[in-house]
Amino acid sequence: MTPSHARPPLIVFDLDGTLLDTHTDLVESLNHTIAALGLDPVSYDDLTHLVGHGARVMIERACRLRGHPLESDALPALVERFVAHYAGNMPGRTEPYPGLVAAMDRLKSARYRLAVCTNKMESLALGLLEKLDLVRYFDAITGGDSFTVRKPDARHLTGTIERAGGDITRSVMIGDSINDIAVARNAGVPSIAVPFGYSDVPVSNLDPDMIITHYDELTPELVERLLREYAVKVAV
Ligand SMILES: O=C(O)COP(=O)(O)O
Ligand SMILES: [Mg+2]
Repeated sequence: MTPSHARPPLIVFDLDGTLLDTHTDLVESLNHTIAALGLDPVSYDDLTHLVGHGARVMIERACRLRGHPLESDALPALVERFVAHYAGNMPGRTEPYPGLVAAMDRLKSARYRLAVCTNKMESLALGLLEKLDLVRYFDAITGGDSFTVRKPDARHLTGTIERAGGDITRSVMIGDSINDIAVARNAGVPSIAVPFGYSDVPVSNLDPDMIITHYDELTPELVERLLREYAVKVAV
C-alpha cells in the first residue's frame, strides 16, 4: 500500500472570490433582484459584507442594508428572481483569478485531486464552471445545498473530501473568507487564504495556516510543506 504521505493530496477550493472573480455578476443579479422592491443598488464594497452564505442570505442582508427587512414569505420569489437572472447571464464577466488554470494544470500533472466546496447553490456552481470549461478539473463540486449543513460546518468539507475520494490527512482548503478558514479548522484540515476575494476583514485576521497572494505560489512543494507543518502543529 502507498504510505499516506506519498499519496497525492486533494486541494479543495472555495468558489466565489477564490477560484473565480464573480463580483460583477453577483452585484448585477443582486441589484436586479432588489430593484423589484424599489431598493437602491448595492456596491462592490457592500458585497464583502453580504456574500458567503449563499443567495438567500445575500438577498436578506442586502434588503436589510437598504432599510427593508424582509418577511420570510417574501424570500422564495426573490431567490427565484436572483437565480433566473444569474443563471441566465452566466458566465457574464466572471473569470478565473490570474494563474489559477496554470496552477490546476500543475497540480493535476502531479496527480492531485481537486474539488470545490462553496456555499453557492450546487446547480449554479456547476453551471458556471461548465460555462467556463472548468468542470473537468474537479473530482467533486458541492454547494450550500448539497448536504443538510454548509460551511462553516465541518461536514460540508468532510463530505466534499469523501465525494472526491480524498484522504482528510492529505487535504487542504483554500478560501477567501471566514467560512472557509473556519470550516478547515472545524474539520482539522490546513487552510490557505487568498487576499483577493470578498473578505470584509484582512485575511490575516482569520488566522489561516498560510496566505498566498497569487496562484503562481500554489505548487506541489508548497502544499507538501503546508501538510508537513500542519502535522507538526497538531501533534504538539
Ligand atoms: O454564494 C455565496 O454566498 C458564497 O460562495 P462561496 O462559498 O463560493 O464564497
Ligand atoms: Mg468565497
